Amino acid sequence: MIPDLSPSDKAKLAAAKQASLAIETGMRVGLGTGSTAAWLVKCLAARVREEGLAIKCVPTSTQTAELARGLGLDVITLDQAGTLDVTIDGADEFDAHLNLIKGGGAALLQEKIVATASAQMIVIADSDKEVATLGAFALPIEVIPFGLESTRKQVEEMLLAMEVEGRETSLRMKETAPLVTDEGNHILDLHLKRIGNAPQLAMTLNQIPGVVENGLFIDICDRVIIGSGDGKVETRDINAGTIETDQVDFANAENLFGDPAP
Ligand SMILES: O=C[C@H](O)[C@H](O)[C@H](O)COP(=O)(O)O
Repeated sequence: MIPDLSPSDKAKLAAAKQASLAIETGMRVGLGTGSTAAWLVKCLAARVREEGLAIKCVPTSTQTAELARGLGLDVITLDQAGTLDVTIDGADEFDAHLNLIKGGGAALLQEKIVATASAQMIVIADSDKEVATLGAFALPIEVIPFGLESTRKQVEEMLLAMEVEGRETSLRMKETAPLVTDEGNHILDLHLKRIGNAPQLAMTLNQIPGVVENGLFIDICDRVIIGSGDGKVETRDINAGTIETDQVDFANAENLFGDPAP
């Protein structure tokens, strides 16, 4: 029994637990950021404690690094790791091609660097994250502070020419000041509603000099594991073209309790 856990958290935990079973001793693992990825960190830490799983982990944010270290995971830098066997991360949206919007937690830059340094990327999510067309979730882009308003103007002009429905942009704030990412940059959220051509938008955004990276992950994710509150999980693998279902056992989930920090 796992008391006091919302259906949404149970769904995230189910996906995270299933993904954690893909990890074997000796692997170098990229750890995503966000509330779903936090469950993954807890599941891996439990396997390290209980089964002696020996892995090295590369976190994608200060937040995840602190959580992972606090739970006893062996944290190294990406440069120490070189390449990674797999990265497991959450997402804000995914479509049928497993293209993603990420960055709701402002960690998109490190997440994309870590994911693309990995042989495989697995996304863990609940079914609310699945969309027919990307764009209902505001697309985050990481921009450098220098010339912010000029960059924003260039982004808005560029959006006029693109296959998107909305063109509003907003600077993400933390309390009364612009949010500062782990890399010292800011986040512009693009309220596009519907992105017609996500690969083209991803490439075009990155041509604007003040844009460091955007939250569209195109052809990066290999597999998505979708969890449900009752423990059912569905795994879709884009390369193998397979869809598998399974049932996650929440037994011993008490060991994971604590604050599943976002
Ligand atoms: O920057 C944050 C990340 O891209 C997250 O992985 C994404 O926002 C999903 O987060 P959550 O699992 O909390 O919905």
